[in-house]
Amino acid sequence: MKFGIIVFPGSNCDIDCYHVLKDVLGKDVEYIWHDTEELEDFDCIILPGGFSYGDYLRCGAVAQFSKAMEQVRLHAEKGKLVLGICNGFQILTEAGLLSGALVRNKNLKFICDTVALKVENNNTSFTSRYNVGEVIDIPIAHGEGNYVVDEDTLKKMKENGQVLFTYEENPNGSTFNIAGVCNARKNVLGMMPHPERAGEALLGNTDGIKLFQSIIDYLEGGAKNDK
Ligand SMILES: NC(=O)CC[C@H](N)C(=O)O
Repeated sequence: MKFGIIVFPGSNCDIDCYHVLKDVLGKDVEYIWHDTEELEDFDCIILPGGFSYGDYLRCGAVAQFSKAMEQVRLHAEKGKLVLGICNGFQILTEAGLLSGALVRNKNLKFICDTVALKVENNNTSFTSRYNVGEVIDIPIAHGEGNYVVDEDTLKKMKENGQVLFTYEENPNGSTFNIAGVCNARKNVLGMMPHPERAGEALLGNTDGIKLFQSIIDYLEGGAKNDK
C-alpha cells in the first residue's frame, strides 16, 4: 500500500500529511511534484492544504491545470482513492472531480480555529472507523471554505450519502453546514477541516487519525468502499 502526496508550489500541509502517514501510522508514503505524469504506483493520492500558486484567481484555480491533476483524474476514474484537504478540496471542485465550489467565507476573513464536525456517513472507505453522528474536533484554516452547491445537486448528494461531514456550528456560511463531501462513487473525498492536524496525542487531538486509519483498513481489504 502506498500513499502519494501531490506537492504544488505553495502547498504547506504536505509535510503534516506525510508525518501522520509515515511517522504516526508507519505507512509507505511519497511526495510527488505537481508535474508528474505517472501515478500508477499509488493507492491513495492526497492533495494537501496550502496556497497553491499563491491562491491566484481563486484557490485551486491554477492547480487544477497541473500535469498531476490529469493523472489524479485517471486515478479517480479507476476507482482509486483521492483525498483533498482544504486547498486540496478546492482543487477537486475546480477540476470538477467533486460537485459544488468553495467561495469566500461569509465574514470575508481567514478563519483559523478548531471546530466540531458531525460524521454523517460512515459507510465509506474514508469514514468507516467513525460512528454516524459522532462529533469530532478538527482544526480549520481557510479564507475560501464556504461550500456552495445548487439545490438539485445537493438533494442528489444527500440521497446518495455523499455528505460525509457537517459543521455543528457553521463557521463560514457553507450550504447545509457542509464540511466534507465525496463523489457519487465515494472514492474521492474533499474536506475543508484538517484531519492531519489532529493526528497524535502530542498535538492534544487525535480525532483526525481515524480518517487515515479508515483508508488503511480499506486498502488492506478490511473494509469496502460504499459497502
Ligand atoms: N489551509 C488551506 O489549505 C487554505 C486554503 C486556501 N488557501 C484558503 O485560504 O482558503
